[in-house]
Amino acid sequence: MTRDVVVHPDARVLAESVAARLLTHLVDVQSHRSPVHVVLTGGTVGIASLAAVAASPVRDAVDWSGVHLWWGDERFLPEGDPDRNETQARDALIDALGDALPVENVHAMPALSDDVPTPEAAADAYAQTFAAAGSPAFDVLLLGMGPDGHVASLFPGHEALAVTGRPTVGVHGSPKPPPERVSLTYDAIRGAREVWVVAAGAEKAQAVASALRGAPVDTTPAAGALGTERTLWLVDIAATETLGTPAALSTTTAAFPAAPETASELWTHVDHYFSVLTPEDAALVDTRHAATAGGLPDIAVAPNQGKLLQLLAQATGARRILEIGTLGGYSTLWLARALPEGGHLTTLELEPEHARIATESLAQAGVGSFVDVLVGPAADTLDSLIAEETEPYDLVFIDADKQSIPRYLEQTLALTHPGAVVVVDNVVRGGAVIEPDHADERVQGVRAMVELLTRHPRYDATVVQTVGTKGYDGFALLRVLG
Ligand SMILES: O=C1O[C@H](COP(=O)(O)O)[C@@H](O)[C@H](O)[C@H]1O
Repeated sequence: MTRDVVVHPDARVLAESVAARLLTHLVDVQSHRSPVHVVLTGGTVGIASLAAVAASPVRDAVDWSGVHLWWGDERFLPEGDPDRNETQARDALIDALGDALPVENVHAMPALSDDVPTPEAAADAYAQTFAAAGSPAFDVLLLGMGPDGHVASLFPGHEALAVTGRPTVGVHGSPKPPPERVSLTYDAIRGAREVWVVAAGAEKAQAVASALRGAPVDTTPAAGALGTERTLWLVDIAATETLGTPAALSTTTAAFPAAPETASELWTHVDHYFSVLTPEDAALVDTRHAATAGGLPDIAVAPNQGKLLQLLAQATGARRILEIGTLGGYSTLWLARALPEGGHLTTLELEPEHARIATESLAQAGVGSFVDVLVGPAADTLDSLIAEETEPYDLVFIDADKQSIPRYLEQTLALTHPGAVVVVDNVVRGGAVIEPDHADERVQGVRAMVELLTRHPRYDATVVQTVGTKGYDGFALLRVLG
């Protein structure tokens, strides 16, 4: 993942530039998507940029009724406190917009009150507000950055940095007053399409340099702020002082790859580099977010893996696809989009709540009419499909309980035709699969699959190891023989 860096002469020009970019971006996005979700930041340049938006005549080109405002963090203080980011944003911009911006579009983080007595309560309430709005992908997420490299209220060394599986977190002991805060988590920040980090002043130079050189997020939280489509650093010259003068900085724009610290970071960087080939559209991002908001485990395929499945389905001309293990419907959507007119996909899910979330996402993505989500133990559902003499499937994707893989493979034979393709996911398991006595029954399930395939007359197979954002794993590719 590279970060684009744009350097400005000083903090005043920077704020004007952020405002101009934001207004142009809003108008641009509104030409093809609505509503638009923007996350505001507090901080010196953040608030100055909002004032510049208010002062710009271009603000009238934006349809503010289609803009929703969120916050990346909040100082946990009573409503109206002048130190609240919300209060400052209202003074700088929101009040000036008046009726043009509907009050229900302003999603401020809850203030300290008798009903919301702790940062955790405020974080929970904000997470609910976000989920109730459909957990939208933020179009632009603005982040100020402190001299210590903090973004939102994610401070160096704080436990909030490690919080995953939820969009918000209560923060205590902030080194910058006030000590209690509410913040978006990395999960929420990294779900944004575009992340714009704004920083001005020599006191930020060290943190800017560390973040752009890929320092660990634990010491420089800003290094971990990445957008799914773009990460843009908008800085002034003073804030680039310690960057030296790399050739790229002699112009106003530079692209900085973050240096990886570990092998898995490198894999992630490489996945990000190639992600231009496998962009997620809004429906895929929404499907992923709905799964996260619903508390589903983060074990869906990565975008590049989803695209691989899609390409396989297209290359084999699959008209009927069977998926064993729906989860939130993310891989389902990649596969469903490979189907030609009149094609069909059947996906099997054990958990009713997972199936409900997937069904909703698939309907919203426009594929619900040709995708059936069948709920219950997959082995039973497969038996029913066999008993019903269901028309054979052309491609099967198995991504469910690994201990049952051998059984699923035998059942698959009764549901496919010679030449059909089967993909079995997660068969390397960080390399654990080579240990004969491994205690994990999922590992034993994969080993039983290999045992079965070595002597099976009707399967031809290979396994490919993979590394990437999902760690070290791999998939088996099988062809059904006659
Ligand atoms: O406390 C905060 O500080 C940061 C950065 O503020 P700055 O004045 O150094 O620019 C800000 O991004 C964050 O939203 C805010 O709560």
